[in-house]
Amino acid sequence: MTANGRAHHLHLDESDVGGYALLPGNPDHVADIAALLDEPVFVARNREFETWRGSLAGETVVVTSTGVGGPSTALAVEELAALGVDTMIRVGVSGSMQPDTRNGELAIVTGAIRDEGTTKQYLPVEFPAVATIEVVRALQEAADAGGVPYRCGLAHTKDSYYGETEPERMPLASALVERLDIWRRGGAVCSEMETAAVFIVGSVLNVRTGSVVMMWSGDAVRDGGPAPAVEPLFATAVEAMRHLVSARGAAGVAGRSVGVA
Ligand SMILES: O=P(O)(O)O[C@H]1O[C@H](CO)[C@@H](O)[C@H]1O
Ligand SMILES: O=c1cc[nH]c(=O)[nH]1
Repeated sequence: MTANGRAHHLHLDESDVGGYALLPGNPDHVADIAALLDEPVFVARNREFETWRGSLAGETVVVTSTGVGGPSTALAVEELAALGVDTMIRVGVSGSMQPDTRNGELAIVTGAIRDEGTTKQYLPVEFPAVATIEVVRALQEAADAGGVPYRCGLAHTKDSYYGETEPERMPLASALVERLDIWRRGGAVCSEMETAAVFIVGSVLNVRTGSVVMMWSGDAVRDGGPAPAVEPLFATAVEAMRHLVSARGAAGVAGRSVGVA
């Protein structure tokens, strides 16, 4: 935190947030996700971190972009948790790892392969990066209710986008191709760049976490095919958060008050 109580990178203070955050990687996705909340307002932007705030069922929900990869994602999770957010869902786009994936199918991520560097500075690699079960359930319920196709499973989280999408081009080609094949044969469903950091930093800071990503089929990424529409992804994440807000309210757990201007 800075001396004036604002988070160093996110440029937010406690009055800006509540208990819930949706975390796209892409700053260009923030306003579109926030538009699905009640009374969305722009709050702050610094570096790759843009934040909007709104509400769901009367509780404050923020949408904050994490930027690409583990380092910026870890500090977004750290600073939001320090301000009081205890439930976070990553909302992103990924490649698919399995050949039968339909372009635009969602992956509801249950755990992440930690093929990146950031989380190793938190916990040894034997420690699993896993989602919180009630967040997974809320995402499943939201996708079922919206009729959005999805599968549940493991994400491969990496540091190099081109190391995954064009491994043959790298001096390390044979090792990269072999490792991607190992993750695929082990059943990983998607490959992206932030989920492991959300899950591991969330574990350390006692934050409930989940992750939902829209999968491009592998060919679409390599051939420059069209990106799948992101609206079903955004709607699923927002509806899942609404379930989580409502479930906590029904359980009588004190929520944070709405601070929408
Ligand atoms: O759509 P976002 O959330 O940015 O996610 C994916 O897109 C970026 C790579 O193009 C990486 O951040 C990857 O994880
Ligand atoms: O293949 C892909 C597509 C989107 N994002 C990734 O990280 N990988």
